Amino acid sequence: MALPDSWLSPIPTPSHSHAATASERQNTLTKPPGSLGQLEQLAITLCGQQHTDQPSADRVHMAIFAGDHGVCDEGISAFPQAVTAQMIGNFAGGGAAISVMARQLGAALEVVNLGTVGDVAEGLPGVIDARIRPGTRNFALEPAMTELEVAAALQAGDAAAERAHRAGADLFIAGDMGIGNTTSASAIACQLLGQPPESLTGPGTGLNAEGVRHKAAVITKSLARHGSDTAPLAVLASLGGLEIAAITGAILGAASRGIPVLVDGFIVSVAALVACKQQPELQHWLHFAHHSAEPGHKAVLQALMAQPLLNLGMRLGEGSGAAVAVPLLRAACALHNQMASFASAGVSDQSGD
Ligand SMILES: O=C(O)c1ccc[n+]([C@@H]2O[C@H](COP(=O)([O-])O)[C@@H](O)[C@H]2O)c1
Ligand SMILES: Cc1cc2nc[nH]c2cc1C
Repeated sequence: MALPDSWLSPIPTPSHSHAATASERQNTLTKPPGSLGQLEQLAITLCGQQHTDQPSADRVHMAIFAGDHGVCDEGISAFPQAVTAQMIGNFAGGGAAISVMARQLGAALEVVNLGTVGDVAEGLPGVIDARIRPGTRNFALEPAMTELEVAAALQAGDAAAERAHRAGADLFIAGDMGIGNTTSASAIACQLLGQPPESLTGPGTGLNAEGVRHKAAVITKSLARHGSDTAPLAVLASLGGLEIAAITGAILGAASRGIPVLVDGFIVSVAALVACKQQPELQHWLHFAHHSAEPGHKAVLQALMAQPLLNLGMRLGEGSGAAVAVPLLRAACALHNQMASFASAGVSDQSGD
């Protein structure tokens, strides 16, 4: 299985001229310059990314990537692995948090099944069968995936970005579902940021303090087995998850097709970190929705120089934090597109005219 083009081909840069025009427009609108704070830069950045003077976050494409984790054998999650497959059913049935939010936003929602331990019924609506294996191997004992399996997961992510492109999406959101994936994401973050597991390991779905200590010890053991290689493909193969690799491929695929990405919480941010390590230009395509309650997220956000829009104590995954931030992007676009200028409204500007 070959790597997707977006893994090696340069990521395009957003349009400087559209961003410059948008920046000038922001200063003509009937408000003190800068008074809409981050919403101003949001609209300016979207104009550059979308090559337009009229940015939009109307057409949102959400893809939830699901997969199981062999490292669950080490007792690192508060929930059983069976939940991953069961939640795929819940996404399809419309009862998950992200299902509700997708309906509320009028967003397209698809679920990409990379492989679970539990059975998933055939032909569920909106579920794409991209099964590679029934969960990763236990990376405390052996590499989680082969590089061929990583390539297949990256391709599955890229395929979701291609569907978003074909659907004319203004914005791409990746979500994750995988019991045990905070252990994988924490291990990857430790490896890439050179930080100790004690500082990046947290409760995930709800471990107590003793559980978090045990989880950090499992990560320490796994990192020792992995060694010092920080190459993105090697890190994904050694410590990754099927869904984390797929999200990495999806984010790169969206940016390479000119679609801005709204990054969700801890898991998706770690996938973004891997993707930025492979393609540093990717950073110009990322918006960060929220600061997850998972403690490791802070260091990952800092490494990505991210300024997340929200901090609501959320730690669900599924793309839910990104979904909650979509109305902010829509507000930024509406303000940019519809506000009157000082001249058109006859309001005195700073020069006193
Ligand atoms: O993305 C986050 O910020 C986040 C933080 C904590 C937990 N999660 C979700 O919880 C699951 C992983 O938790 P755990 O404890 O099983 O590793 C997985 O399905 C994630 O979507 C997600
Ligand atoms: C119920 C449940 C829903 C989730 N959604 C994302 N991660 C999850 C973990 C659990 C346990």
